[in-house]
Amino acid sequence: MNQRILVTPRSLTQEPHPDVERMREQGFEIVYSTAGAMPNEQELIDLVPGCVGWLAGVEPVTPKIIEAAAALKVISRNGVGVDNLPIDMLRERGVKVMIAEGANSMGVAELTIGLIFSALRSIPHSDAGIKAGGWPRLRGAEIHGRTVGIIGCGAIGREVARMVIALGARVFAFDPARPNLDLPSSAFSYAEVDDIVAEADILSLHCPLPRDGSTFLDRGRIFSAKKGQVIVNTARARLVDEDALIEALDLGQIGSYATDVFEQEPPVSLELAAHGRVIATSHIGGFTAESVDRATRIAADNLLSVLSA
Ligand SMILES: NC(=O)C1=CN([C@@H]2O[C@H](COP(=O)(O)OP(=O)(O)OC[C@H]3O[C@@H](n4cnc5c(N)ncnc54)[C@H](O)[C@@H]3O)[C@@H](O)[C@H]2O)C=CC1
Ligand SMILES: O=C(O)C(=O)COP(=O)(O)O
Repeated sequence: MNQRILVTPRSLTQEPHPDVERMREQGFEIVYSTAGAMPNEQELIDLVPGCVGWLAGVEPVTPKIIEAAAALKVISRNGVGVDNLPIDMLRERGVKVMIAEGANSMGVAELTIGLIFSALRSIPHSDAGIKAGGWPRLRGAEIHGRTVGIIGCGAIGREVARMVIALGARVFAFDPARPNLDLPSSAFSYAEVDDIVAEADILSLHCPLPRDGSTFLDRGRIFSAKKGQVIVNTARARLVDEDALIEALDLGQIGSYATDVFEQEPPVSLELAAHGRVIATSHIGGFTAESVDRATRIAADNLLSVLSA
């Protein structure tokens, strides 16, 4: 019997992808989860037994699922975040975890710029208003001359820094690794988180979830933010205290929140997404033709490197 590979990313179950077909041509049997949907725990418990490899998306992978995965040798993400995986349990069981480092960074960086403009110019509000028969005109703000705070200067954060500097913004960034980005010191400098939160007109999150389970933008930080700040989150929902955020949006302390990510996807409650100061997209940062192709090629190569060894 052919060795089985489970394929679950929403972007790959919708339509066949040449790099998944490549694995089939190399003799593996491909098992898909439900097309276009985020697979739930029971579906994965049913599908994973007998699979040696798993090309995984951002679906929550619980210990129960891994207990059912006795044959599993490798999980290969077609993206970068691994916060959905029980990393310690996988390490104990000798299951290798691989990522497609940087593969979707351009897609996410470009969406981030789109969300910044959407918030500064109220583009969704104007569009929805005209479609409803109105002619809403909210005075906007320009990114040129503004201060952008960037949290996390990895593959995505550094692209966003370059892009906003090209648009005439000044960047204050925080990253414990302080990578050298080779950007002009007149436009880019590292700073402490609390100073960035207090001074940024626009705050953009590009770091992983803290491993200790803490909330990066907690109530204290949200209420010490520069008044009217635009927060953009294309990283992970749990970086932000949602209850405190909604209060701060109601009060206008935070001017708008543009997010591509939700605690549960699709969200169970629409309280945040439906808020008048919130712009929401459906985790589409890395969902461009180019980013999906790059990420899937790397993810398939990673799987084959382990399974064909
Ligand atoms: N919306 C979407 O579709 C996507 C979202 N993502 C999210 O974006 C995040 C960043 O992705 P990449 O830039 O590719 O990852 P990366 O690993 O290249 O960069 C992450 C950077 O964050 C830094 N960092 C770690 N802890 C930090 C902290 N507490 N504060 C500030 N910086 C910290 C690291 O030193 C690193 O430079 C991922 O963790 C993932 O959650 C990634 C891809 C697609
Ligand atoms: O790469 C990541 O961490 C992502 O968030 C991308 O998610 P996706 O695989 O495009 O559903």
